Amino acid sequence: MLRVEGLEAAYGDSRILFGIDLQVGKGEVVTLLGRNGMGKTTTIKSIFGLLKPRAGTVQVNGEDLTGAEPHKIAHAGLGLVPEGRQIFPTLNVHENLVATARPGGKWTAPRIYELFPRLEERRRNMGSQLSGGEQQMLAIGRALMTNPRLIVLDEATEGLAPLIRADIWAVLAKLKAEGEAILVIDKNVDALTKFADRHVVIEKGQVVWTGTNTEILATPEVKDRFLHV
Ligand SMILES: Nc1ncnc2c1ncn2[C@@H]1O[C@H](COP(=O)(O)OP(=O)(O)OP(=O)(O)O)[C@@H](O)[C@H]1O
Repeated sequence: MLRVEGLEAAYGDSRILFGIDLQVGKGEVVTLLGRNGMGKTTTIKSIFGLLKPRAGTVQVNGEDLTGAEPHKIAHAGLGLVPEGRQIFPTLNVHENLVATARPGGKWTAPRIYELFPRLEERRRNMGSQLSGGEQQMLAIGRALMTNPRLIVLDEATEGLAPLIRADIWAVLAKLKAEGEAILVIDKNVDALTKFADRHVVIEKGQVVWTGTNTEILATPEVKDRFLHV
């Protein structure tokens, strides 16, 4: 589904990624973990064509899309829930959902409302009138409406209250049960080990640990060494 190999990226002279390898298979939930500033968002930007990689390859379903324009990446089936949500403030909930929708798959507005009943209650509210949690639900709904092969979430629960975070993780677990492939960037590793299949830990732009969920649970030093602040 997604295969990233040897990805290198920089902002001007400042090199950030030094050869990231990462794969997500069909129906798999993979996490990208690491402390602040280690290059998680830069990895996502490089995958989505928002930052041109300096080296390495990004393949989606066997097609080489390294450095391709963001719309081509979306068309190939990658759906992004960006950091900061970036929903349209002057469109209402329903308009936000359909604005970038790509019909033809299983995700339709009624199915999104089934997943997030709160959004249905708020369907005529403007994006700017939503709480942080509602905006996050809308950002996930909007990405699903493109009927992606793989959904990528960058810090989806950042800044949310614990109960809302738990709601978002419950939805991710539900999506996994439905067979969706998910790449999730989040700092709450304990919550992710409840439903993830594999984990990739990065430090200073390099993969320093990778393993299955069973392996990370059996190796508490991974958390102590690479994830605790
Ligand atoms: N636009 C930019 N220009 C220059 N440097 C940047 C830019 N964006 C990020 N950086 C730097 O790149 C490094 C990696 O940042 P990145 O956002 O990828 O980290 P992250 O692992 O996602 O962290 P966080 O959890 O804080 O979002 C940091 O040192 C950051 O300061």
